Amino acid sequence: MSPQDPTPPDIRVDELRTARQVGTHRVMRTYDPEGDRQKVAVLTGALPWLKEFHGNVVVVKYGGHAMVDEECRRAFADDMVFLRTCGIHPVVVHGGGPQITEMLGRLGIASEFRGGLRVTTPETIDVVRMVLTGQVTPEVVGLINQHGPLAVGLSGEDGGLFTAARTHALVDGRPVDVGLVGDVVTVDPAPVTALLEAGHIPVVATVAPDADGVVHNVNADTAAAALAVALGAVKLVVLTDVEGLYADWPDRDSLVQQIDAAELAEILPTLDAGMVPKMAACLRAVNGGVKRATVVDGRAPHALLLEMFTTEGTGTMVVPAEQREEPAP
Ligand SMILES: Nc1ncnc2c1ncn2[C@@H]1O[C@H](COP(=O)(O)OP(=O)(O)O)[C@@H](O)[C@H]1O
Ligand SMILES: CC(=O)N[C@@H](CCC(=O)OP(=O)(O)O)C(=O)O
Repeated sequence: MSPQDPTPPDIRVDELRTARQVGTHRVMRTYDPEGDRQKVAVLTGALPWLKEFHGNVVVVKYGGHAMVDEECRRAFADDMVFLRTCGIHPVVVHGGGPQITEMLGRLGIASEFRGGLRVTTPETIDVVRMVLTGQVTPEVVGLINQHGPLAVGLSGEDGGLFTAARTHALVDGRPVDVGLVGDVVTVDPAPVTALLEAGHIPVVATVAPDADGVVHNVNADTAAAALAVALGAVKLVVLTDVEGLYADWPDRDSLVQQIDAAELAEILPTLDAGMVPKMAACLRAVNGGVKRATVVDGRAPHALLLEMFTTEGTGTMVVPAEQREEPAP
């Protein structure tokens, strides 16, 4: 734009009325009191939440289905850096179910899930480990590190972070064997806290050895909950590919905004597929002392910010049994 041109192409029509040229400067006043009020309300409304989360750990489970869209991937990275810049300590636990399924397909291996958990053979676990630690972790680290050298990847096998024990899936409330699938039985948070203390954003892949060193496939929701509890996180946010928990699944007419731990424990055996490990993880987190666990739609860019910094929030929030209505901080 030349200094003589009073109508640069980026000026909106309502701004044209008040944009004027003073010497070589363009002086502009956008007369939009309502818009300004709304912006200020958003910023000041975030203050209690910034205070609540400042200096605390927030575990963000980044589901494989929430990674597929480019805009959402960028928004996710922005949000992690936003949290860290606000003095919050985000810890990312990533999934990668669709990415594992894709790689297994390329290798001619069929995927089977029971109760939301992958049936994992000795052949499958090699692919799970390769995709999670060799593909998805570096992708997530790379996304965040477009902002600078912040993120560092590690897995449940590193620094004794997790040990796992073989577990089963729950189908209609009954246990079903799914092979080399583990639940997290011990967490040594030291490798993660060391990274946090150094100002990094840890990015965790969820394969873990059992007591004999045999690597197990751990569902990322499950691992995120165990890590949130061990770190004393104030919040667990689970980013997925639905708006939250629907009470009337598969109709999707009634989204549950808030549910307490007691109610959730009651309905857990009735839930379907992917929601079983997810809601079980939220329950585990809240029962383990995490104040809130929320399932949020990772397909909506910046839904995490909306959830964390507005009183209305978004998605489905799980709260402790004694705290049905959540007061603002
Ligand atoms: N009651 C429910 N409310 C919402 N989603 C449900 C429900 N029951 C089953 N689902 C399914 O769970 C899926 C989320 O789990 P999953 O596919 O494992 O996600 P992620 O890859 O993020 O871990 C949803 O896409 C949906 O198809
Ligand atoms: C045991 C089990 O099911 N493990 C998962 C691990 C990855 C994961 O949890 O990925 P999402 O969060 O994207 O679903 C799997 O193999 O798909």
